[in-house]
Amino acid sequence: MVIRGGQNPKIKQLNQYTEDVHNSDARITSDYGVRNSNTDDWLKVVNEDKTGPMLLEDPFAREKIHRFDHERIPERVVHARGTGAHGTFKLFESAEDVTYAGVLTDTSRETPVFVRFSTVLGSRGSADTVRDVRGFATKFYTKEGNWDIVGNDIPVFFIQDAMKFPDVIHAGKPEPHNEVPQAQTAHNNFWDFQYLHSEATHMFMWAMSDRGIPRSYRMMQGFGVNTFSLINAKGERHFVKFIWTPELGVHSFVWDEALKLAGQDPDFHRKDLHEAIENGAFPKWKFGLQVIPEDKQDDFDFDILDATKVWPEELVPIRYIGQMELNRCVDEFFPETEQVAFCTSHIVPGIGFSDDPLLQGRNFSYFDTQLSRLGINWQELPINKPVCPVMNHHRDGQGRHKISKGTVNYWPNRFEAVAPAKPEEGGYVDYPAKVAGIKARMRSKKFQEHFNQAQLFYNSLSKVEKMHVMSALSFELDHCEDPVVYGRLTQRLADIDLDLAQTIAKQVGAPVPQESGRPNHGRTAKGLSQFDYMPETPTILSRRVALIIADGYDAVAYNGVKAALSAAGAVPFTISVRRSPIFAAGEDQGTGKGQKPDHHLEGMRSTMFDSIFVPGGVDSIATLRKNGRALHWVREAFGHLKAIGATGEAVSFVKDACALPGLSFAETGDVVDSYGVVTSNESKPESFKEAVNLVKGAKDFVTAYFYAISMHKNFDRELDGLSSKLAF
Ligand code: HEM
Repeated sequence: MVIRGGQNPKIKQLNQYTEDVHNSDARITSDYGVRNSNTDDWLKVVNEDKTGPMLLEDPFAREKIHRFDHERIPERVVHARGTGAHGTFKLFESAEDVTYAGVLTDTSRETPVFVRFSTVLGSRGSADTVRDVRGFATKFYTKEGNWDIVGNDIPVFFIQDAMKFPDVIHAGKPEPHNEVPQAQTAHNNFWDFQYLHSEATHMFMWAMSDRGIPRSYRMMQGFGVNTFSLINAKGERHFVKFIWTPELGVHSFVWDEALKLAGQDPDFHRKDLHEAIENGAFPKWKFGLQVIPEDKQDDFDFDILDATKVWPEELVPIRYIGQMELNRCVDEFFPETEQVAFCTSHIVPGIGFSDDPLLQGRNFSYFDTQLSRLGINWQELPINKPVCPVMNHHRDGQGRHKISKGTVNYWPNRFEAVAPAKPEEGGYVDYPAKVAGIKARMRSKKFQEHFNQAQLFYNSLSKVEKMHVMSALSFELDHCEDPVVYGRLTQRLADIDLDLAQTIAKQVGAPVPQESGRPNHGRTAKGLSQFDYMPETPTILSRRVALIIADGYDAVAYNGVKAALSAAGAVPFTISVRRSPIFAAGEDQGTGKGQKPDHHLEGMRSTMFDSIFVPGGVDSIATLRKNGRALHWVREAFGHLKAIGATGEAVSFVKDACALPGLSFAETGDVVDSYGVVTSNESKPESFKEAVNLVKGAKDFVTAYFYAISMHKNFDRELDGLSSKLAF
């Protein structure tokens, strides 16, 4: 197992609480430390012939049952389903012009972090791959205290005012009368809410885009969403948004893949994060700031405190200043991932809040909810404990760990014990912001414009992304039975784009809008389409590739591609008709060792892999041709737009499996890449050299095939209508 970060101060601190159950000659004891000789039989009145009553006096039995009875704590009221990992954050550029926060200015530091990714609506046991917003919450254990960025993978939010949060969540969660559906937005109440709150329009367009179904937590952006502020040493204030951008690019599933995975492998994202870290493919994100000086805060046609708006990059460029790497899995899920608790109100000197009305409510809500989930001393739990000293006059409460020695627990005291920190000692200084106004329950003017950026987002998507938004809306509204709900919502879509509204209305059987609520302004912005975030260098790092073989497979092609995949950092899996050894062409089944597959074709599905490769071999292909599941693997991978590689006899197998006009296949030794189906008839050791740089149009099979994998999906199949012709 790869474990990095031995010098990481947070890991060192956690190690004090960690016991290794495997490397220990310890014996079972009760929780009060007495060695226990029998954990299986309750003390009872019994003899060889007759069983009498159990005795309540048995402290071991009672303790075991009590502990079990109280194992569960309330799941998070939102974002209940998630997974987490440890890592480090490092700056490559100081942001001292805008802040004096050590974590954002000291380029020599490595700050420990813990990140928890999540879905929003589903309960703790729900599936990972559902369509939903993803949480991206980061706890920085800085030298000046914990700083939490509690963000999402979508840069805007459904509502502007925190008081609306219970409503939006109630509407999205399972409906109250029957607790259905689980972890889905595809139901009447969700879409009823969306229509009745026009401020939600921008965000629901993001949620219906590919951002709602990420391929991996490692392949999505993170956004602090709310507007915070930064204060520099000169005492100047800037408003700021925080952004994470993944090194591997931003990639998503196609919907059919996500739907199937929710049943086939509901833990897909959890396992994906774990697998990458264990394999040493540590996920990385660049950390960026968008800053607006205080005196420019009114210069925009949107309010910079409105969380339903992005700050378009053309107006406020992103400045990337640091990098985060996740490099260590948790040792135990409950005390780390389940008990980690984030608060937007956790900021450090040099960072401040803003008057963003969503943020201010969040600052109240998170601390409050931790009280019911974990109790008042939740910040003493190892995962939440800061790595810097914590000292104050707070006392007592359930689960208190710390013992404060001394005779006073208040300030001021006659000993001047534990005094407030002066600014020069690092004491937090509030920015003296001017505040004036009248008390009222209302929203200022700019908060009332709700459609400009929904249009901006939709216009900025590529053609294929727009197609996906249309399919997503068609799916979701098809699940709404109430004509009022889907009728109104299609009407709302006309406020974004008439063509979009008309297409959806026809599809879902709603009255077709004849006029747009307001004409589409036609503007676009960069950084909204996820195609703007392909990795800087094409890579197949951490991609899961299935190599499908049967007895008589071509060992040259199989071994060559497998070795090249591993060399490029991908994760090859051998899949066959059975999990006992498979023999290559020419290998003696009596004396040969064979190749033990990782899985058989029925145990896994193509959905769990990024690509499939089928090597040739007369007998192997003859077997696969007769196997409907093998054919389904190929067709499904094609339908899900994944790169497919085939050599030798496998070329015609793939050709027949897809049986689509418009696809071309290798007939000679040439390498043919047709819609990401990469084929070659040649199988000599030199045909399978490792790929060095992944470039388009490469002449050798491995480079051409790996380049196709690195593109993540072949969207031309969809644009040219090939994938929709195939049953899979
Ligand atoms: C900008 C909008 C918001 C974002 C980006 C956001 C993000 C998140 C994330 C990532 C989590 C999961 C934290 C974890 O992994 O443990 C979370 C949990 C939660 N959020 Fe939000 N949220 C937003 C708005 C709100 C609002 C407006 C409220 C309430 C007024 C709220 C209340 C909560 C609560 C109560 C939890 C559960 C926390 C826990 O039990 O640990 N959120 N949110």
